[in-house]
Amino acid sequence: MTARIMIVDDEQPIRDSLQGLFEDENYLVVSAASGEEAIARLRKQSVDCVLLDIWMPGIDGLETLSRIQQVDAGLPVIMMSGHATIDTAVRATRQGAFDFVEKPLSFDRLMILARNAVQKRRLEQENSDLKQQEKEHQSRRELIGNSAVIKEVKALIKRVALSDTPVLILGEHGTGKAVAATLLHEASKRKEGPFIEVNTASVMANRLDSELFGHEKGAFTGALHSQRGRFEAAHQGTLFFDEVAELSLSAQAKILRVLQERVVHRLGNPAPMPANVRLLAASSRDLEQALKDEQLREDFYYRLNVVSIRMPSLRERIEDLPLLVETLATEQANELGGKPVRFSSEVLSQLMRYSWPGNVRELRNYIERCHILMPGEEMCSGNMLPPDQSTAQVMQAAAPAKPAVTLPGVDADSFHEAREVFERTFLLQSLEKHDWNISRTASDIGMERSQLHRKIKAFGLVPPERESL
Ligand SMILES: Nc1ncnc2c1ncn2[C@@H]1O[C@H](COP(=O)(O)OP(=O)(O)OP(=O)(O)O)[C@@H](O)[C@H]1O
Repeated sequence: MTARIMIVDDEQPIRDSLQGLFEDENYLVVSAASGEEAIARLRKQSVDCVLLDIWMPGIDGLETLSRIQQVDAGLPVIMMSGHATIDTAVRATRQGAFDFVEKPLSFDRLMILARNAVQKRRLEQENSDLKQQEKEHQSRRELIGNSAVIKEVKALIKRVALSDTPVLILGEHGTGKAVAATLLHEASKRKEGPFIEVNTASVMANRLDSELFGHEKGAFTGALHSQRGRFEAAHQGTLFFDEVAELSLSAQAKILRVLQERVVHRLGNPAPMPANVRLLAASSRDLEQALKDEQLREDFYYRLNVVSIRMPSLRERIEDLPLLVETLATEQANELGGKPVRFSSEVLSQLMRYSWPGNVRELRNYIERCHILMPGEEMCSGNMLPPDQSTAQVMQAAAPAKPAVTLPGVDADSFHEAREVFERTFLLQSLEKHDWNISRTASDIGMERSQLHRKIKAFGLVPPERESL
């Protein structure tokens, strides 16, 4: 991944020479002439490391450091100090700066420090991604349900898991396609090998080749290290393409070739690397239509579609809802703390009448909202939270005599949007209440620190600029 570095120095000649130097080493460089400018930029774009001058007009390096830590707590900052500010540089490292370099700068030392800082940042990010993935995998251990349709799916998974053929998993969003892919891998002969997932919709098109096939150091601007791609990572295991119809036609052709040859070529290296993978693919789109629209290559489609599994919508197996509700409520309680919400039989009947367009994911989100708002309580028809937030508004409007409950998100168009607005506002309020102290906020709202960090990142929450800072 391209490494981005920010250079903060009020002296233009220093900024320019550092910029040239880092660009020669394949970094992408962002520069700022003051602490204020640096903070403003960091609120808009993320970088992997900051080089920060100590002595600057306006807010000085130390002050800038503490503001940077509020915007992005884990961002490594290397302080640049003159002789007169060496004490301050030492103080800065106590305050959490990654390290410091003295001026006149030794470029070799600077390069080594920057490389280490970027590496540390990457490792921390990978670590938190892995934890997140592990959590997702935990939630993918089983397909909950005893309905005839879901039993058929489970039986089909068992039958096809042992063969090495590709499997195409189809179904609406949130029906458990990724769960099915995980189960296929775990029941396969490759279960001791890796399970690697590629969400094609979230990988930027210009990065896809490097993501899939890997690259060598210097293969393109920003390629600081050699990196293996997902095919290599999945060698002897399973490679799962989520939203496979989003792949470009050229990517489809390249993938077909890898499947046939069982080797990949990293960008910038003609040597073949082994890539013996079993391919699983999922899509929520109508693939026959994608074929007709020429967004899918026929040969690719037929290669994928050796066996297909169709995940039923929650509407088609609504009798599974009570079991899902109970299991998910217990999961939420285990994850967020507190006792599970209990649901009366009238509430369960009402929930079974709702259409659940977002399927089990929507149900999971609903249960999470219930857990946040009514932990450990029993929900009955009198205090029931509606599954669709827009219904909540209608209910409030129709019942003016009741105490006004103002949930944020009243302008949202969908349940998902409303939930996001609600969560965002709730977290912002709680963070503000605790002056952005993550530990105190997390303990106050009963959330794990790591989960709060993830939510802050996911929502792009940043502390407001404070006059006194
Ligand atoms: N039958 C099920 N049993 C248990 N959990 C399920 C089931 N179906 C879905 N889920 C849960 O719902 C959420 C969404 O599931 P998953 O990501 O597998 O859906 P998907 O069909 O791949 O969605 P998308 O098309 O949006 O990628 C996950 O949290 C998953 O654990």
